[in-house]
Amino acid sequence: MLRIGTRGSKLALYQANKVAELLKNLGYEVEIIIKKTTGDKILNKKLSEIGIGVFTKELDLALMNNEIDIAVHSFKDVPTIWNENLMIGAVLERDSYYDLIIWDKNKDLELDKEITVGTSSIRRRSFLKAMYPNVKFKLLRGNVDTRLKKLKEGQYDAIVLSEAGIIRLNIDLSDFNYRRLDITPSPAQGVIAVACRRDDNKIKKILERINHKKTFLECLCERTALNEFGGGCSVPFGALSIYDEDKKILTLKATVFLNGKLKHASGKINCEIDDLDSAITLGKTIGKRLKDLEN
Ligand SMILES: NCc1[nH]cc(CCC(=O)O)c1CC(=O)O
Repeated sequence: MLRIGTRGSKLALYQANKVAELLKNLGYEVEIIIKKTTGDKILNKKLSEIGIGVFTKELDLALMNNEIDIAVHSFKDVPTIWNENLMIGAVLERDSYYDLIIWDKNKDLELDKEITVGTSSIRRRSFLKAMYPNVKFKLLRGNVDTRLKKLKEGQYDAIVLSEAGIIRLNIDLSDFNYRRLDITPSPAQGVIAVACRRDDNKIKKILERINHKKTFLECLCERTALNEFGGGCSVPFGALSIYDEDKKILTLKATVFLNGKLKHASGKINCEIDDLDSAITLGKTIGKRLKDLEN
């Protein structure tokens, strides 16, 4: 029996069930175990204010105490500097990496005006502010349903959510207007990650069988860039890496908000799909280039 740990939100349960299905298809028996995390308990603060690993901490402990064998996370919620006893054993193929801006069906989106946008993400706030200086921001936390309800009630003129979350929850947006935002996503946005104990060779072998190599390479590159730049979820940092399997080229674009402006750096490297060293090299190069701009 494989014990799968997850948070209890609808999105988290969908993600855990998706991993469970893949494992069941390989012939394993699975059990889902729900844990509440700090990020689920504190809803009146920005994530950047609560701390690092707020969505993983309780599941990390459960893994280390051998209460569960694997933990399923949204990869973008896993800190780059995380826990030396744990590792990401597999990622699933990336869904959409886009952020959506969603607003009232009967209104126009006037981003050049002083409208109020609901988002608590420092990246979304900074990147939008750089493009639309008049926009005001208001705290928005809670699960996806709650956020849409608050928009409907008129607490915000618009809100920002990840398209992956909307797709996974099968949410019908026909009551709203929405479009994709042209901002660099969070590192590993749209990716489901499966964590395990670093010394658990049996589970590691199993997870290798469900790992999506292209997504793993891209996420490693994006997360290395963030780690090199420093700061985690409290810095306005975005990164998007794409591996072209035909041409065998890995590209990376990273963006930071610095002194009121957006700064971009990008690069590419020729490599095989399992060449993790090359992904790290590219991530470090681009992360460092952005960091040097600060000084
Ligand atoms: N921090 C919250 C969070 N973590 C992962 C997702 C959605 C799935 C994903 O984008 O990977 C969300 C919701 C959102 O950003 O709208």
